[in-house]
Amino acid sequence: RFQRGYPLPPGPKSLPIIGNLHQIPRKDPYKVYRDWSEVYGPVIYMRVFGRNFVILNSLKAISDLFEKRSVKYSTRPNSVMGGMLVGREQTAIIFMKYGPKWKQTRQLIHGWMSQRALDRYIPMQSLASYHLLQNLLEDPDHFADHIRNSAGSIILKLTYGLDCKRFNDPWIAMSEEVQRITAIATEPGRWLVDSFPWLRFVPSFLPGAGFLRWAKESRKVAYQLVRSPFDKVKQDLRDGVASSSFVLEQLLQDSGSLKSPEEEEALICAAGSLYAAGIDTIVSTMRMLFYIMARYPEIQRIAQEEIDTVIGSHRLATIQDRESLPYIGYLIKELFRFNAVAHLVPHSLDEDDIYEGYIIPRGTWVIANIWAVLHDASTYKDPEKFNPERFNPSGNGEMDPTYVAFCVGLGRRFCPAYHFSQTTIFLNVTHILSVFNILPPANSNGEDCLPAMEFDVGHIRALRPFNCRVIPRSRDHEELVNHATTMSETSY
Ligand code: HEM
Repeated sequence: RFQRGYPLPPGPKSLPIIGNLHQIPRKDPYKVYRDWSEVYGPVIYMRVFGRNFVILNSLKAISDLFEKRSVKYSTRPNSVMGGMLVGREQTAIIFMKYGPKWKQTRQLIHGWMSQRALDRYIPMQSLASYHLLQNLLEDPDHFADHIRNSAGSIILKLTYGLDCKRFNDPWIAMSEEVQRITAIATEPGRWLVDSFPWLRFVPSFLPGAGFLRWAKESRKVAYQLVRSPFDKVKQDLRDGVASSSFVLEQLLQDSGSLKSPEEEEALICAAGSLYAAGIDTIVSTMRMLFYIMARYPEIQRIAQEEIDTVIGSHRLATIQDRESLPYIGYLIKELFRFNAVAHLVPHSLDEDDIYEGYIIPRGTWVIANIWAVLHDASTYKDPEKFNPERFNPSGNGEMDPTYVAFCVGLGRRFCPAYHFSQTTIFLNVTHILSVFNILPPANSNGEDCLPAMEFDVGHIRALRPFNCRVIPRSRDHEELVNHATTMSETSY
């Protein structure tokens, strides 16, 4: 428990060899870690087969390490299965180690997300939001599929210039499959090879080496996700039919001259990172909106009244209306806080560090428990209650999770798409609540049967599937959707 004369941070008692493996919670781990902090304090140490884990449960500890010591804490931990074998380190920036390749990829993404570029994306984001409304009108039962389609189609259009099908699009299905693979590959404690990296050298035909065969197949699928849309842009460019997009702009930047293989790989990775990171985060947030509206009709009513008063029922809101819709603003902040999409965010360090008298050994998985901070009762009154009013400055005016940008990360790895996602979510939330009433599902006796809130936890926290009724508020509202879509398609 002592290294270089400093103790490791406190934590639950471990067993020989396996360490704390038997204590790693399978369900809602962020809650269990938060509860542990009442016994051990905000910085907790665990060990699994010789691998070190430190959980940070307070905003102070996360900001002290990820922000104030960002030079040290900006790399990602070793993930043998997810990062190396499935190859996510090469195909998505989010898994990449800090270093020159990360900087090159991040620079490309910042170009894509510059203020000038963001302004250009708004018409496309609006159109995707109108298409979402249309799909909801035609087929309200599959609202979750339509949310995914809408979030994915924006990213694919802007990144690669690809037009998605309105239903069952293969590019979006592929991203969903990679998300599933990534969640399995990065599940803490699932793979022995993460603790014993030498296992990756055993011959894959041996019994017990099924994990290597799974990794090989999954690697192919994950590489396809980033390679095939990129190749399509290049092919379209050769055929003279490429639509404008981030990848096309980059390819044309050097007046069409070929990029070096390294530059091409960085571009494939930057584009693929947006495609991989930009869909499920929005989907998780928007699915939570549907659940909350079905669960709390009073909150829905207040939001709709604000929209009706400020916007009226003869048009849909635009991004310019954001400042005039304060309650919608509080509602979105509360969605970010309550949902905590990225609940446990892992960083790592390449050299030992001392924090508050404890040693954090190099290579440790240092995990920010973002959920714990966003549900801390000393910051948020009744944190388990969904209450947009908590952000009203004339009321409690509680800490804004989006203002401190906390829910999208602190330090050098913060989410580069923060403003982009705020726009998408504002448009989606406002448009949906303008046009639809969202009601809980009813059983054969007409009683509300919305299930209790349960989450699937991979590296993204997502509500388990649920049903709800999505009903247009009036015939005029339906017309509004058709009108807005036609106008937008004509001018786009
Ligand atoms: C609800 C919306 C979103 C939330 C809550 C969110 C949250 C986060 C968080 C917590 C991180 C990790 C920060 C860290 O490691 O310290 C992150 C990273 C990232 N996000 Fe987002 N995100 C959202 C939407 C998006 C969208 C729409 C895109 C792309 C279009 C995107 C692209 C990325 C990328 C590329 C990274 C990796 C940054 C790096 O490792 O350097 N995110 N996001």
